[in-house]
Amino acid sequence: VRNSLISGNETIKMALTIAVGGRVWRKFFKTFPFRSNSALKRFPTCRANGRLYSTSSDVVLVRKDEESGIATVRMNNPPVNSLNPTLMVALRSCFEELEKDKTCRALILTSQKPKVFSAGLDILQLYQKSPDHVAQFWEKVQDMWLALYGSRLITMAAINGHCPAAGCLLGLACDYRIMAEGNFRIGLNETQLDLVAPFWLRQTMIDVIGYRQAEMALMIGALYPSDKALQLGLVDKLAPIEDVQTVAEEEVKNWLKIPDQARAITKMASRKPLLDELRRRKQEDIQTFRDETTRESVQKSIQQYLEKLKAKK
Ligand SMILES: CCCCCCCC/C=C\C/C=C/C(=O)SCCNC(=O)CCNC(=O)[C@H](O)C(C)(C)COP(=O)(O)OP(=O)(O)OC[C@H]1O[C@@H](n2cnc3c(N)ncnc32)[C@H](O)[C@@H]1OP(=O)(O)O
Repeated sequence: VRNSLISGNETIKMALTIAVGGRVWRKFFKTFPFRSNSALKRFPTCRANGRLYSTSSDVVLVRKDEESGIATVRMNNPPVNSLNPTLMVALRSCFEELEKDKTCRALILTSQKPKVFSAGLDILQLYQKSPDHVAQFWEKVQDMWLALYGSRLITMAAINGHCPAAGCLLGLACDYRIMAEGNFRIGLNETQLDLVAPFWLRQTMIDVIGYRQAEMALMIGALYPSDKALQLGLVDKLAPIEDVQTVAEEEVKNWLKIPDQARAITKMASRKPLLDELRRRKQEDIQTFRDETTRESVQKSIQQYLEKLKAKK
């Protein structure tokens, strides 16, 4: 499924979409439904209205520049932006609100706390929890990813620090990645926790850095320093940590010169097969995650990993 390009029918739909002029975006969204409106109602909203705006829980801070249409989304879940349910729901809600905002053209995803972009999934949420808890947790990961990976917006990750595992998942879901120079690491280190990255995450890694490098990186759970990540194509540009945001804004401004419609349709043409595949296999993916994560041997590995993290101090 993944390797096939968009189908004939979809190509015709897209061509028609382009041809109908004024109604083009309505048709476009019909062809590529990015989100479910009913789902929107269930989550805290975060309106991006030109001033610093925070969600009800303050774990996501959004500032949108009305003139340029660029929104900066800052993860603010100290100490390490671990992705717990609150942060993931707020991120998803934020991505969906920006998606709906017709004046928004781009989003920059970054961390409020320099030196750590995100430490990935909150490991405590995977340890000694009920199968139902783990299943609900994983659905939040999927929904957050679907909203970001399937976004019509220009999405740019301003990776201002460490970016392991699901931090890297967020980065990979964006269109472009700028990372801080220096001793910061990025990668999908799941195997080190005895976890297996799901098919959709593996596929995005393959799409970004190519099959051989992705296969190797995933098997050994590699975390790369930023210069090596640049060399592999895992990130697109490096900048001194204090300049990551500015460089991201400059890069977005270049991208804004491309007409939104053609750029977004092109993006969806390449991403739709994977988005559709996850939507189709969502329940199966949740069950696999639940069953694997709650397995005794995996629980033991997670416990050891947590002990290692604590012992670091
Ligand atoms: C067959 C199919 C099976 C399907 C299974 C699917 C599996 C899922 C696959 C993929 C999805 C992604 C998974 C993940 O994301 S798992 C999380 C992986 N994350 C990591 O390995 C990173 C761990 N953290 C670090 O390495 C460091 O914290 C750091 C480099 C990010 C930052 O270092 P530093 O600034 O020195 O901070 P500390 O290490 O001191 O941490 C501060 C504090 O925070 C706690 N902590 C760190 N990371 C996490 C985390 N991910 N979750 C929860 N808590 C975390 C740390 O323990 C410290 O706590 P304290 O001692 O109480 O202060």
